[in-house]
Parts: sequence; structure tokens; C-alpha cells
Amino acid sequence: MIRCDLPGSFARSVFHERHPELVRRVLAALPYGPGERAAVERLLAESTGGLLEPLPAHAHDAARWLEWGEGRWGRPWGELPFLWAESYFYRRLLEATGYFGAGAWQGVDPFGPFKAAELAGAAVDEELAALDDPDGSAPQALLGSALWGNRADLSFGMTAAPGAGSGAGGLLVDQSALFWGELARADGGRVCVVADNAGRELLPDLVLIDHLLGTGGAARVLLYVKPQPYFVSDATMADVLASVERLRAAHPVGERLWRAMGDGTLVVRTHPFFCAPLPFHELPADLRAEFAGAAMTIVKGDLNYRRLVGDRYWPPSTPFAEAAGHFPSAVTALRTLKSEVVVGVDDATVGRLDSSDPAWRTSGRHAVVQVSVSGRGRPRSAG
Ligand SMILES: O=P(O)(O)OC[C@@]1(O)O[C@H](CO)[C@@H](O)[C@@H]1O
Repeated sequence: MIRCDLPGSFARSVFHERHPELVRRVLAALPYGPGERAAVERLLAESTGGLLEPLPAHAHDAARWLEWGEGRWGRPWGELPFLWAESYFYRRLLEATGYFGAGAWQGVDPFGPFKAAELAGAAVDEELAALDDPDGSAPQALLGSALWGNRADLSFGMTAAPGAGSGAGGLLVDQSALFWGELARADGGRVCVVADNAGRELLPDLVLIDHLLGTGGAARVLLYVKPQPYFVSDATMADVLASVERLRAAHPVGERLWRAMGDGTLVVRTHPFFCAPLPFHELPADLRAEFAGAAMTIVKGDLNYRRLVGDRYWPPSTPFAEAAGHFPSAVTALRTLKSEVVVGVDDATVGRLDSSDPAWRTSGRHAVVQVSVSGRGRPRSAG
């Protein structure tokens, strides 16, 4: 299990380097008052050197978090599992900024200014212009755009080294033929997409969804987003609407997606579980049943990968199907590597990368397309 306190670890750097920078930017981006500012600073101090405090009793999800954190309250943050601690940090940040409060900051996304700037940026213009390029709109190119779009993660951008995430580091595992083969085999079933970041990642995800619906690769797509702001740029429903609007202004694909939402072939869903500090092994029964009926579930990004396989120091050669085989449908991970977890990469590749590029697990320059069909056709009641 990856913990937060290992000296020199990526997890420790997230709390001690990334979060202070994140807090600085959030407080610079919105004119929060003294109360919110002090609460955010207190959270930073608590999470970098203090003891874990629960949510205030009046919080709508206080009981749920009390249960998730049983045995952990009052312990040092550094002892916590990394995934649990990060998830709780983002929940507490929303508490500190008044996102769930009764006051005027209710519902104000603390990361909204960053997301809006990205969506309005020139890089998005260029990417949208490429939609008219026949090479850029071939199926494999669309899958590649959705994959590499995962580099555009605004939390990663907080402390990434210059040039990190840019340039073609390489696809370490490419099972895209299996992905397309599975879709062809299912012949127009339901595809679930567990979204990750808004903006430059969600736009190519939506274009891929349009392609799947337009070509019969999927009869229906369920797109799962976060119920609240999370990990800086993770997509919420508001971000889906902003992206569809952006696409509508630029290309017919936007209008098609709008219509698909209207006729129910593209359904956007959310669930509290997507902001829970839990791995996908602990899917609640309702979500498990939804995924179980899918021809394929596409799981986007680094954090979802950590939740899919388990946030552990796996031997990298552990087969992906072994780590992700618990998932209730066939599942494809589209992930650029931005944390230490990795499976399904052979020892020779790991040895080569360890000596040539020591930061390969976290730099965002490498990616995987990994498929497990273990959950294919699993009955809805499974698990
Ligand atoms: O899930 P995403 O957007 O691809 O990546 C999230 C991320 O940037 O944040 C975490 C560290 O804070 C890591 O899992 C990863 O580096």
C-alpha cells in the first residue's frame, strides 16, 4: 500500500510540494475572504504535519467520512494511505472554501478559473482544428488523443518539471487492437466511460464518444463524471456542458453530442463513489450493476488507474488482467503514467526505463492502453 510519508517518494512530494502550490494558486485565483483563507491555510498545515481531523458534524457527508476514516482520526496524515489522504484533502478543501456551506461561496468551484482558462486557450483551438484532418480523425488517432489528453491534468501541472508530460515518451503497452476487437465483437453494446480531467482531456474523450456512437461501436454511452470538484481538473457535469458548448462553437461534433444527450444515447452520470477514498474493488452495488451490463468500460487517467488496480507498489510485471480482473465488465485503461503504480509492464522494459529515465513512472511522458476482458459477460449480480 502506498503511504504518504516515505521520504523521497512521489506521494510525499504531492503533499509537501504540490499541495502548497495548489493552495497558493487557489487563494490567488479567487477573492476568498479571511475565513476561507484561514481555513485553507489550516488545512495545509494539518495535512503536511498535523493530525487527521474529521469533517464538521453538520457536513452532509460527515457520517460517511467518519466511517471511511474509522481508526484513522487523530493519527498523523503521513501514516495514511496515499489515495485515501489525497481524496480527503480535496474534500476538506471544498469544506474550507465554503463549497458545501450555506454562504455565498456555495457551489463555487475553487478550480473553476484554471479550468476556464484552459478551455479558452489557444491549445484547445489547435486541437479542435485538427478534427478536420482526416488523419487526425481516424479511429486509432481518436483513441490516441483521448489517451494523451490525460497529460493535460492541472494538478500534475502544479509542480511538473519543465517539459514533463510533453514529447512522445512512448506507449509502454498498446492493447488497442484488443479494445477495438472487443467493441466489434459486442456489436453495438453499451460503453461506459469513467472520465478524468475536464478541458483538454474531456474534449478528445467526447470526440471519441461521438465516433463510437456514429460508427455503431457503441449503441449507447454512459459517461461518468465527478459529483464535485476534485483533484483540481477532474470533470464535473458543469465541465461537460462547457466542453460540449466549446465543441458546438467549433465543429459539428458538438451538435451531434448535444443531440445524443437529448435522445439518451449519451447519458452523463455521477455518483458519490467517484470522490470516495476507495478502490474500484469496493464498487457499490448500484454502480457494479451498471458496469456489469457494459460491453466495455473505458477508465481514464492516473487516479482511476490507481483505483482500478489498487494503489500499491505492485511488481510491474503483474498481469493487468490479474490486477483489474475484478472489474465487472471488460475494461480498458487509457492512462499516462503520473504516479508510482504500474502493472502489465515486462521486466526488460522496466529495467531499461529505470536506467535511462528514472522518472518514467511519474513524468507523464509514458502511457499504457491496457485491456482486461476477465469481466466480460459477468452476470449483473456478480460481487
Ligand atoms: O488522474 P489524473 O488526472 O490522470 O492524475 C492525477 C495526478 O496528477 O494526481 C495524483 C497525484 O496528486 C496522481 O495520481 C496523478 O499524478
